[in-house]
Amino acid sequence: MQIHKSKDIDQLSQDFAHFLIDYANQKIAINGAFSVALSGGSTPKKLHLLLASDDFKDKTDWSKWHFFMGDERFVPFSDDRSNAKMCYETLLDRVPVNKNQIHFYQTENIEPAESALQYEKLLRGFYEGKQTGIDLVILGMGDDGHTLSLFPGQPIIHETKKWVDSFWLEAQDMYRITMTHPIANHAGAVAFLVAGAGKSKALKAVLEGAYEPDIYPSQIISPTSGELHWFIDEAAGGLL
Ligand SMILES: O=C1O[C@H](COP(=O)(O)O)[C@@H](O)[C@H](O)[C@H]1O
Repeated sequence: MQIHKSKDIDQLSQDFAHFLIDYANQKIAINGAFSVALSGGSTPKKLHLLLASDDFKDKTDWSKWHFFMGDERFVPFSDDRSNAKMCYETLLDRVPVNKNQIHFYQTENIEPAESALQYEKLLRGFYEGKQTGIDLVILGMGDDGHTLSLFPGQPIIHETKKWVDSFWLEAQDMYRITMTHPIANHAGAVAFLVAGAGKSKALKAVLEGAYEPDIYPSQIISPTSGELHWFIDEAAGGLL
């Protein structure tokens, strides 16, 4: 595991952008393509805007990228809580990519369970039987230690057979749909992006505490053969 510490969210986004572009370009040079699972929430917004800025936009061949989504709030695309909407607004509408490079969850005109099945089918089509899965899975971490939609106390934390599942999240009054830990842990690399003092307590517990994934689900992330990176800012790492 490698921990990369940056001064603040701006520097963190810069450092992560360099890492991501370098990693993507290496994969493109070797395999002719690069696949990434994006994370949602608010932390990646600055990173996305930076990737789409003049500083980074021309540093990679976007036509070789494939975008997946780690997890999704089961709301219509027009809803501000949609992770897909955030990713389009901050990145995908700003860089030269085609629709067929974007593989996101269907959250409209479909039941959550059926959407999860379809997404699992899609992922298996790409990765079943392959030595490694998605090249890079980018993860966030909530103040409560959740990652993806693996929330504290939810049975889905321990799912091992399904690659994708959906469930009703009472506390947020919505369905969630998410990759499970086997698909994340099968990635070529996993990189957390974590910023802000609000995450410091959970981060300390995840990285330095006892193994309690029911309380701190981010602990379940442990790639089988890929690299594990934690990109954090000083505020998030303040208790380490
Ligand atoms: O609900 C979610 O939260 C986490 C963390 O988000 P952040 O706003 O604290 O950065 C995110 O990684 C996940 O994709 C999202 O669905």
